[in-house]
Amino acid sequence: MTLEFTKYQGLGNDFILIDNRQNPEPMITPSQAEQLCDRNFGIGADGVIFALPPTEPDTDYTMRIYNSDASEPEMCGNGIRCLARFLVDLGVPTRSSATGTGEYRIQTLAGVMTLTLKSDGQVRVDMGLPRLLGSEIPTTLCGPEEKAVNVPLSVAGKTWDVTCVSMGNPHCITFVEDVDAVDLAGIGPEFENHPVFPKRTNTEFIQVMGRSHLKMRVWERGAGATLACGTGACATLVAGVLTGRCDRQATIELPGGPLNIEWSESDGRLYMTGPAERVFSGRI
Ligand SMILES: N[C@@H](CCC[C@H](N)C(=O)O)C(=O)O
Repeated sequence: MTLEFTKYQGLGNDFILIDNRQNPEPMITPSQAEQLCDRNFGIGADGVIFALPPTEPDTDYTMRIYNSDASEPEMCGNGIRCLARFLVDLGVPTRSSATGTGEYRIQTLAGVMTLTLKSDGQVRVDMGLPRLLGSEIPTTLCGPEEKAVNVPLSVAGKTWDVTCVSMGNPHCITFVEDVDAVDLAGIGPEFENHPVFPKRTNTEFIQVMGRSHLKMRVWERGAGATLACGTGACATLVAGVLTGRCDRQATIELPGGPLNIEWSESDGRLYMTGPAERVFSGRI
């Protein structure tokens, strides 16, 4: 089998993009995706993203993604910006928005996202509403109809105060004094596989630098330590606002660079703005 692909990255969170527009099912299996993501024996990436035909009205395409461990998450913030750039590079015409900028409407397992192509090359994504109930995360840290905000969680012999937010996919956020001192590879897997998270979790460790500046390191479900996580940055801003640590608009500083996140007061939705760049194309 020969597969054409293009590699993209959003702040170093990197993905293999596949033009799957002719078929509603991904053209490779999760285990093949895992092999392609291998950084020593494959192409190397945090995940594989498929541009699939639309199945919902008023959408242009459908995005699905496999993590580098072959699991399938509901959504990927950096990945969906890369998909916008991929569609542009494939010559897919955009819709024109009220403000005259190009847009795509993309269906994901977490709902429909609107992507706006900005004149400076960045992509702005309407990431939708955060979900906070225990049943929505999902987590058993609180009741199904309750919120887990600043609740204690015991991991690796230490008690961490955590806040849980779903952006379609689960996030567990904890604020620390010094984010660089966190042993990500040591404790990340313990958070990810903690029994209070039945679908595992992404975990964000956050240092507050100011009310509009948070520094973040992430351990992703199914991908480990990555250089950036868009859904994680959105979930972090929500956790920061809910715990009174930051304003509703902030720069989230990630190892791969900054993301601008806004939690709109008027519509309650999260807006993420950041870069997405083509790295190379190939055939395997
Ligand atoms: N890096 C992504 C998130 C990808 C999915 C995540 N690993 C999960 O399993 O939920 C982002 O930018 O949001």
